[in-house]
Amino acid sequence: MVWKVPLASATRLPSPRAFSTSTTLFHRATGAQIPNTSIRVFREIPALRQWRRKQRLDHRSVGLVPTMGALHAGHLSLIRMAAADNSAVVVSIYVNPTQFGVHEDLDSYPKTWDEDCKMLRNLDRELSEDGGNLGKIAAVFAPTTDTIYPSGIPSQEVDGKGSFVTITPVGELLEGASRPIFFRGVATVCMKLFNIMQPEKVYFGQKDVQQTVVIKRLVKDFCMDTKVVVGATQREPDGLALSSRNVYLGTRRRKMATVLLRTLKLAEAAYFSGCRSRSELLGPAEDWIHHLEVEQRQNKPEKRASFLLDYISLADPETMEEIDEVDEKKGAILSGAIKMLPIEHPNDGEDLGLSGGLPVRLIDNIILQAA
Ligand SMILES: Nc1ncnc2c1ncn2[C@@H]1O[C@H](COP(=O)(O)OP(=O)(O)OP(=O)(O)O)[C@@H](O)[C@H]1O
Ligand SMILES: CC(C)(CO)[C@@H](O)C(=O)[O-]
Ligand code: BAL
Repeated sequence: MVWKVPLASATRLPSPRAFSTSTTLFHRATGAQIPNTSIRVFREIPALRQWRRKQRLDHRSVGLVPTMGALHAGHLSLIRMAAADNSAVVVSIYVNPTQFGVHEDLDSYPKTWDEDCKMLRNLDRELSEDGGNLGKIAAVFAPTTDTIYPSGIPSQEVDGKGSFVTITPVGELLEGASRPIFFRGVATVCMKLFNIMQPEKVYFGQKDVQQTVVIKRLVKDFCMDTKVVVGATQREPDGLALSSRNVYLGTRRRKMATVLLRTLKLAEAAYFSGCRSRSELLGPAEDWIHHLEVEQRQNKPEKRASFLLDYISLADPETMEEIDEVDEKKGAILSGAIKMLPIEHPNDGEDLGLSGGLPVRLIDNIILQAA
């Protein structure tokens, strides 16, 4: 994609100054919290562990929702699920440098701390008023990079050294093939977050389906005492999956961005009509998206929103390995990724998206349910 970032700039979290701004107050006795809420803000492990111990002593369950901030309704739906199930919800906000390749968008990744605090405050009010919940938002964990990587940030190079968790082969496929250090970074930071928080349950979104498979494998293979819960993908009215990176799109590419879901839906429709083989399911869908890809390329520069198809996959739901035939007892995962290319010929005053229209990688998926 874009993106060459010096490691020194990799701390993506609210600076200590943020703790004296209007959205986070620091109280000597109780630590920081989001104003007009009881939501604590932890930046360091000892205070968080102390708080966690108290929850255990009080027999209060903890649900963790890991995020990279720039919150949207997809994140909020996971927090709602966590509040329904747990006495206390912790939302982590940390833009984890080790899951970004050296040319990826770490530096420009949207950071909206003040807005995130407002969203959490409003959601917490809603949760308090809704009697159906077991708990509400108890804390935000917004660590510094020194806290998460006490021996320094490990390398972002594929063959770099460091204390890593790797989950292979699933972490090497699909998203892992296009972003070779991505799942190593995700598994490593999630292992740390789970160790720090020791949550009874952790919540992840279906939008990042391969990530959910990697996390389930992490928990299983490292005998971690937590349950992985997956929440449905939240979408815009036209079907585009909500994603923090959608702010990069701008108006013209935003209209084209639904092409991926429309392609997956063609394959899903074939499944509903009785097709089970890879060629029947993916063939027409791939032809359609390739046709659109070429059509955009041939369109006038002032009109086109070009994209490149990375992959369309039909995979086993437990391993993410490609399959030739859907086993109805297991179901399958249809997934895909496209790269929206920069607008080559912006029109006067055109909204190009955050950071002037960087290339944007979009992913999406549909589960073909087991019969
Ligand atoms: N549309 C969505 N619906 C449900 N969950 C989502 C959605 N988007 C993200 N999530 C989940 O929220 C959690 C945190 O994701 P993250 O902070 O990376 O947001 P994101 O929108 O996925 O960002 P990005 O644009 O970087 O992919 C992940 O478990 C992710 O799957
Ligand atoms: C799980 C996660 C918070 C790890 O950094 C991130 O990959 C995300 O937001 O999906
Ligand atoms: N939502 C997954 C995090 C990432 O793409 O970096």
